[in-house]
Amino acid sequence: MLYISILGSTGSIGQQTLDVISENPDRFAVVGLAAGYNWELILQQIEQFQPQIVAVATEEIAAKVKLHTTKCVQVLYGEEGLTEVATIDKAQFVVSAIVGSAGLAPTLQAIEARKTIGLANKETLVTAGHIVMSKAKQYGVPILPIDSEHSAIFQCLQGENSASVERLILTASGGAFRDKKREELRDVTVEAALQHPNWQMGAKITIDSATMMNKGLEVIEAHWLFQLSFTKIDCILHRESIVHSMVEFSDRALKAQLGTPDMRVPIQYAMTYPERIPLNTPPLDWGKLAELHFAPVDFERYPALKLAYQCGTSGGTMPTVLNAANEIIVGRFLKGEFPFLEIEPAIESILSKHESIPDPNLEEIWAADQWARHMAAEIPNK
Ligand SMILES: NC(=O)C1=CN([C@@H]2O[C@H](COP(=O)(O)OP(=O)(O)OC[C@H]3O[C@@H](n4cnc5c(N)ncnc54)[C@H](OP(=O)(O)O)[C@@H]3O)[C@@H](O)[C@H]2O)C=CC1
Ligand SMILES: CC(=O)[C@@H](O)[C@H](O)COP(=O)(O)O
Ligand SMILES: [Mn+2]
Repeated sequence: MLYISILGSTGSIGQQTLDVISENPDRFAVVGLAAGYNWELILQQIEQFQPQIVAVATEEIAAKVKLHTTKCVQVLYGEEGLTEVATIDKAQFVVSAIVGSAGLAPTLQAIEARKTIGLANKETLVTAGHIVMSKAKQYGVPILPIDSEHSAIFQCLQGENSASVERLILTASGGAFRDKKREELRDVTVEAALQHPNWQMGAKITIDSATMMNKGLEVIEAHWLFQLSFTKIDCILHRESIVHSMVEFSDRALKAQLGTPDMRVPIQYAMTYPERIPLNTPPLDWGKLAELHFAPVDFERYPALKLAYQCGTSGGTMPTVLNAANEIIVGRFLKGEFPFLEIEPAIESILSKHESIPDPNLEEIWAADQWARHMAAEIPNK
């Protein structure tokens, strides 16, 4: 039996993780669940999975959960609650699926408590990749990727010598507006931006897909997970999201991992690694392979991707600021305070004012994160 805690259990990844668990009750059990504000859903999850401990965002939400639950469960809130769920003794595996850099602290705590990490939360590695990876090494903790591209690369690398990796090729769907030119994006709505062509995901990552900041964050995530320089990480447009990513080796052999877009595949693989077990997802329709498309990415069309390469390559606190500014600006776009086309210029203007700190410690990382959030919140509505 693998005992699991989930950080972000009410989200898209959290719910799909619970789906995998419910299909395999002889193999997985839930120990802890952490969420934010969706108390009705967490109540249902408590009834079904009977965790020992639950954490929510606030004291008020915790009171509602305590009032309505019929199960014997410890209900905590705030940072203390997240820490408990991330570090509870019985959990062996922690799924890191909170959105944003709010996932960093509990992920670091889970590593220090020697839990294996199933990592969906890419912002953790963008914000403090050097700290997370060195802590994982120090505590001998595996970080198993859940993000579909990184899981694909991880699967392609099985049995290979890392020295023979020539480059990683991340596939990108192009997001909601991939068939539009940049100048056609002036008046696009929030609703339209939330229509991802291939995946049902949380709001923030769906907007990141539309700007392709998601691919930029994933390039930085890949740099840390696979310890490769940015010159060896490429992106390619691939409309269908069937090829989840590829690895090119020194003999020019390419390995790709393919499959129907279903996040339960990488989630389950992280939870059963190195084994594979059956999953009730439809097999890939081979007819679709004849229709796969690939094209180079235009950095002028997707300036967020260019910014991410620049920040990743300069290092220091630049990726932290990129991520934090993006979180706030995307949040403001979702509230209707910012037009879509102002997202990247706003982030770029914040980056241009930042004095990067080389090799930052955690305190410096948090200071940069807070600074960027403040700067992004101060920009007047557009
Ligand atoms: N969805 C997907 O298919 C993929 C997602 N990812 C990554 O996984 C992560 C999660 O994405 P996704 O599931 O789509 O996001 P969602 O928005 O669907 O879910 C976010 C989850 O985080 C919780 N949460 C947010 N802030 C806090 C906080 N401060 N404290 C505690 N819980 C919090 C939410 O709780 P509540 O709703 O209760 O407030 C919710 O459970 C992101 O980093 C994303 O980039 C990566 C690859 C694919
Ligand atoms: C499912 C997943 O891993 C997402 O990160 C997905 O890749 C988003 O799609 P694009 O960023 O390619 O649009
Ligand atoms: Mn991805």
